[in-house]
Amino acid sequence: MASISDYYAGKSVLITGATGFMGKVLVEKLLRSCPEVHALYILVRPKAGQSMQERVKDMMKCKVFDRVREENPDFHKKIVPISSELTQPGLAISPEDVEKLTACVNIVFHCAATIRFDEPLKHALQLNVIATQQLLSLAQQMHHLEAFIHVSTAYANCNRRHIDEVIYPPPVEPKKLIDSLEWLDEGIVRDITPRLIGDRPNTYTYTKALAECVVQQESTKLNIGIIRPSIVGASWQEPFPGWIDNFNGPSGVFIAAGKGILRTMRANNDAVADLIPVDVVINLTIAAGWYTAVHRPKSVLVYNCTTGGINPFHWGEIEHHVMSSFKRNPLEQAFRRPNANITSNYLINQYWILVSHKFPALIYDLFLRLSGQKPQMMRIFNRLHKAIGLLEYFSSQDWEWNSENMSMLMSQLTPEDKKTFNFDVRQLNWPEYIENYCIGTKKYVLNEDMSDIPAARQHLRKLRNIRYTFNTILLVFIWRVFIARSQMARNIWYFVVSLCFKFLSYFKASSTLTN
Ligand SMILES: CCCCCCCCCCCCCCCC(=O)SCCNC(=O)CCNC(=O)[C@H](O)C(C)(C)COP(=O)(O)OP(=O)(O)OC[C@H]1O[C@@H](n2cnc3c(N)ncnc32)[C@H](O)[C@@H]1OP(=O)(O)O
Ligand SMILES: NC(=O)C1=CN([C@@H]2O[C@H](COP(=O)(O)OP(=O)(O)OC[C@H]3O[C@@H](n4cnc5c(N)ncnc54)[C@H](OP(=O)(O)O)[C@@H]3O)[C@@H](O)[C@H]2O)C=CC1
Repeated sequence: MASISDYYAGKSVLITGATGFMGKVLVEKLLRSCPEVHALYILVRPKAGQSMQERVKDMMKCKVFDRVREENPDFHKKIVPISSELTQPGLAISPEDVEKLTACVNIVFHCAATIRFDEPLKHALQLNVIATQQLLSLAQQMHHLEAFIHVSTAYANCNRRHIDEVIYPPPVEPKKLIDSLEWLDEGIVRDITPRLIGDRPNTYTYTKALAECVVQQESTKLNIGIIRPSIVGASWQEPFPGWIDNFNGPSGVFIAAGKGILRTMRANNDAVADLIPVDVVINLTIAAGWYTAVHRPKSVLVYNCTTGGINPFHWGEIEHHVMSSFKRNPLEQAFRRPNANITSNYLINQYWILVSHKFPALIYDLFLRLSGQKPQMMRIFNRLHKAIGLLEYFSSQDWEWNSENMSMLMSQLTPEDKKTFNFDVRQLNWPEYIENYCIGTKKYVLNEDMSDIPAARQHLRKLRNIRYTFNTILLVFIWRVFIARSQMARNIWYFVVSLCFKFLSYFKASSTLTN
């Protein structure tokens, strides 16, 4: 049987969401590991005052393409940008481009979506569901289509505890919802959104579940595969360890903790942190494209692309490794020394928010005001609280995903393909991965220089000295104001101090005995 790269040789591939986090890794991997691929058609919209061409030119300068650029400086010649706005009728693709695509595309990878948790329902529906429907219609017109791969999320059915590799009945018939939301105004839709999404936490997971249903409705006419990644994190091995380019999911949390801003968050120490490296997801996606085209399974194959059932790691362990990694490789200009703790207790979390977030922010803003600058810390904390409030649902619970199709697919690969398109997460060494992830946020998200690490360490030492000085002043203040003035407070103070001494000498004595 043809190897994966042999299969892609001479093929034309259509990719949506190529400018996004996962899309870029997909484009890079196809160009590097399937060098004979004929062309990659990517649907791109103009954005933020930049034309489609300017955006693609910028995208190709991205660091993620450094390796393929080195191996083949002309790699960009295989990328064919097609102007498209997915929220528009007919995806706003020109008739000439439609003709071109229907004549030559062999495989479609649909990655585009809005992944914002606070997206208004109408927009999330437009992009995640209606655009998927339109892309499927376009795919049906393609004369040589061999596979359609839809990227969903492992959390599409997060209202269930155990999730199999099947498409579950949708919360509502997508067509009915699309028809009714069409004539309702934004305000009404906003009001009824919580009722509609029911036991799902946001419009993202809700619309991704509806999209799966739309995909299934077309499954008799097309060869379809669905990839369901869990929490996609920085790359594990390819194109190089630790590549990441955004604040989504845990990355923003890691950065906020590394900068010493985030000190507390609600998460369950013992719950599985189902992170999956982006290169693993992309390798599986490419392999699923090959398998769907070559084997033409009778029904849609769903791949739960997760780590929890195979190589579990927990939020408590993540916290430990993130903190120690940022102490070894500090971020520049940290607000405080990195020291974040997670807790599943609501009240304890609220207490630390008050003491470790709001109080220091208030003092810092006061300092900024007094020195004639604009206060900013409280604003930053409000945004941070909004972001972590949206993530807590996922860090406080456990899910169980069945990932048999992932194992089945692995067993179908040749030994060579198993290495080139590695998605065997049993080999993942978590501490090493988290270390590279944290360094990746520093290098690729914050664009900080690794040569500045000694200065960043020096800055942390300065912050530690400030803390010691502050604590000493606070202690002296408490002593002078509250304790030194009253005989009873002094007695209680001496009692507590002597108790501490007794405990200390007891522990010292017992540890000498056991040694
Ligand atoms: C040590 C501790 C260990 C424990 C650690 C537990 C981690 C527990 C993770 C669970 C993770 C589950 C993940 C589920 C699995 C998926 O499905 S993963 C994909 C899911 N999607 C996301 O993660 C997107 C979530 N983000 C959002 O919905 C929106 O960005 C938010 C959070 C509502 C913020 O919206 P907004 O206030 O309008 O801000 P937005 O325009 O997005 O961004 C404004 C600025 O803030 C930055 N920013 C955005 N998000 C963040 C952030 N989180 N932090 C900092 N800055 C950010 C942006 O880059 C942007 O910068 P500028 O361009 O202005 O310079
Ligand atoms: N990141 C994660 O942790 C996870 C992601 N997923 C899924 O993986 C897929 C990719 O996610 P990810 O790469 O992280 O997301 P990104 O937000 O990084 O990328 C989204 C892509 O969709 C494109 N897009 C959005 N709106 C439009 C539009 N109106 N018209 C044309 N293109 C549009 C974006 O283009 P533009 O650059 O123009 O905005 C971008 O290329 C999604 O389907 C997501 O649901 C699943 C599980 C976890």
